[in-house]
Amino acid sequence: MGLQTVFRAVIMGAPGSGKGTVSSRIAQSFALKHLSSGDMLRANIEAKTDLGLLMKSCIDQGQLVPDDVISRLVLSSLRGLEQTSWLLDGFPRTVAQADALDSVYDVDSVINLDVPSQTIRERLTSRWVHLPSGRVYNIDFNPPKKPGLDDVTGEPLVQRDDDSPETVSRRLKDYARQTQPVLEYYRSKGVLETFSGTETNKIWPHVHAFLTRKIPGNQQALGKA
Ligand SMILES: Nc1nc2c(ncn2[C@@H]2O[C@H](COP(=O)(O)OP(=O)(O)O)[C@@H](O)[C@H]2O)c(=O)[nH]1
Ligand SMILES: Nc1ncnc2c1ncn2[C@@H]1O[C@H](COP(=O)(O)OP(=O)(O)O)[C@@H](O)[C@H]1O
Repeated sequence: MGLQTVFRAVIMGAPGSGKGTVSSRIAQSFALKHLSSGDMLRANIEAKTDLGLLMKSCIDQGQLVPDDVISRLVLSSLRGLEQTSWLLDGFPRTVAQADALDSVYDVDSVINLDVPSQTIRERLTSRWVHLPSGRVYNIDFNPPKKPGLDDVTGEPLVQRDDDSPETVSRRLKDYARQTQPVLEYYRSKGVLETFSGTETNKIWPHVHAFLTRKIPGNQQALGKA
């Protein structure tokens, strides 16, 4: 048996750019483990852990949680995954977080979803989520089979407290100020790949083709767009 090669990727993009949607397609098509910092935080809030209780108001207001808190949470979930290919969604969001990740792992590719703010504003007001699983729906784009209910479990869907129009504006501003420098960070390392557009279905085939080229042979078994 040859040495198995591991592939480590990050997906970036403004809130609502389609990171979760594209990540679940990537996880289905390629053998990558999807890790979402937002899902981890919401799971902590749901479970009422100390961390969840402490971070809830910050998240509801659309503010980033402190770098040390999120870095500890995400890096601990990556512990033990040295031999696993993964896709990180929502982390890093600041240069300090990118440095924290860099001290543990080299990232092979960063997929940057570049979607206009106006498109994002429209999407987020019609986003519905199943909190326990992180499954995400949209009234126009991918509605649930039964209105208001998760397709898999039949449990109720909710709108996120941070998807109100005012909070979305704040998150978009913070993205430009705090997260765009992370794109420069990865561009300078030569691993940034940007995909621009207003529709996930048009962006996805390009992401799929890119990963099919990038991911070492043994990971491609399931690769079909
Ligand atoms: N109308 C429309 N909605 C989309 C498209 N792609 C994703 N969405 C929806 O937009 C919202 C934000 O997408 P999501 O993947 O959650 O973005 P994230 O915040 O970057 O993880 C969700 O409600 C998606 O279902 C698209 O091409 N068109
Ligand atoms: N890497 C991170 N650093 C700081 N805060 C984070 C991070 N990831 C998630 N959060 C917090 O969780 C919220 C939701 O994140 P996420 O689910 O990735 O949503 P979106 O991509 O739609 O903004 C963020 O607005 C922020 O409060």
